Amino acid sequence: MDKVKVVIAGPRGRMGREAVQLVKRTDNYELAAVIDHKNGGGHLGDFDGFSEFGQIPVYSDIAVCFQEIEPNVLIDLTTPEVGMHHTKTALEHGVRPVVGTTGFTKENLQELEALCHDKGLGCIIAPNFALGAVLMMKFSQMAGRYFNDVEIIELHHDQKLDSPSGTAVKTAEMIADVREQKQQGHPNEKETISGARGANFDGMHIHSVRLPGLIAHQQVMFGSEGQTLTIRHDSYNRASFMSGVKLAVDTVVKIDTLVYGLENIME
Ligand SMILES: NC(=O)C1=CN([C@@H]2O[C@H](COP(=O)(O)OP(=O)(O)OC[C@H]3O[C@@H](n4cnc5c(N)ncnc54)[C@H](O)[C@@H]3O)[C@@H](O)[C@H]2O)C=CC1
Ligand SMILES: O=C(O)C1=N[C@H](C(=O)O)C[C@H](O)C1
Repeated sequence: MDKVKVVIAGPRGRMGREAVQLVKRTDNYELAAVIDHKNGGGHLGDFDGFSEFGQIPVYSDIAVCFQEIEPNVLIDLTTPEVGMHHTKTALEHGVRPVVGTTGFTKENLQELEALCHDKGLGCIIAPNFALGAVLMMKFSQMAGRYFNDVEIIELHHDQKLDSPSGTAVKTAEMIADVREQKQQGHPNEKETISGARGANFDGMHIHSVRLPGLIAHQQVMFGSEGQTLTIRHDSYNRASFMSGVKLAVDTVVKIDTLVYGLENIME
């Protein structure tokens, strides 16, 4: 393949804008089109801050986009509901998805895994593209073998739609794979204000903080007799996610199954 022909869904968003720049500066990628539900029929160059992108077409209908453009890869950075529809439509049209959009359910993942299998196509769903965040999840999983008591605190900007974050859910899943199951806290503990103990995942607790000024942060705290261990990652800008997006695009064109989490493709 000469150049990887890429379509980006959500180009005007916080992540989409960064991804557009990533594709532009990567020699063997070509930004073939973008998907934007509000501006179909126009050109990317018409959007505020995108004049350098001139005549790159904007589609509202993703199926029409795939039929006319025939891209290799879709990068989806939209919303949970839309992201699932985009990912399925991509696979149905022979396009390999790289999905940063969070909020996919277990059932969504199972459905997509089956579709990848049927079509013989790769798809990468990455709850977090920041390589440091992936390491934070892996280190947390290592710690989960030795500490049964864990509280996950994820902290994000206040425009985030889903909670807990995709990263927190994936972290909890990875820890649950190795942790001896335990219902944490006092057996008789009572919340005097509902939600005080956060979400309960397999007996672990997840707390979601939303504040202006934050970008994307997570702290995983482990405790046992006389000690605590805290593992923390901070993304201070959205450029922090782009090396992971590039790794996913470079990998997805070579695989024919669904991969959930960058830890599965990081060497
Ligand atoms: N995997 C990762 O490393 C990261 C994932 N995310 C996730 O990526 C997603 C996007 O995040 P942000 O860029 O912060 O959100 P955002 O709200 O800035 O951008 C979302 C974009 O989706 C677009 N959109 C909504 N409906 C659409 C549709 N029907 N068709 C096409 N575009 C549509 C909106 O116009 C908007 O531009 C979220 O799910 C977020 O959780 C965010 C940061 C990192
Ligand atoms: O919405 C965000 O901003 C982020 N979403 C992802 C998540 O839900 O984990 C990744 C990162 O935390 C930023």
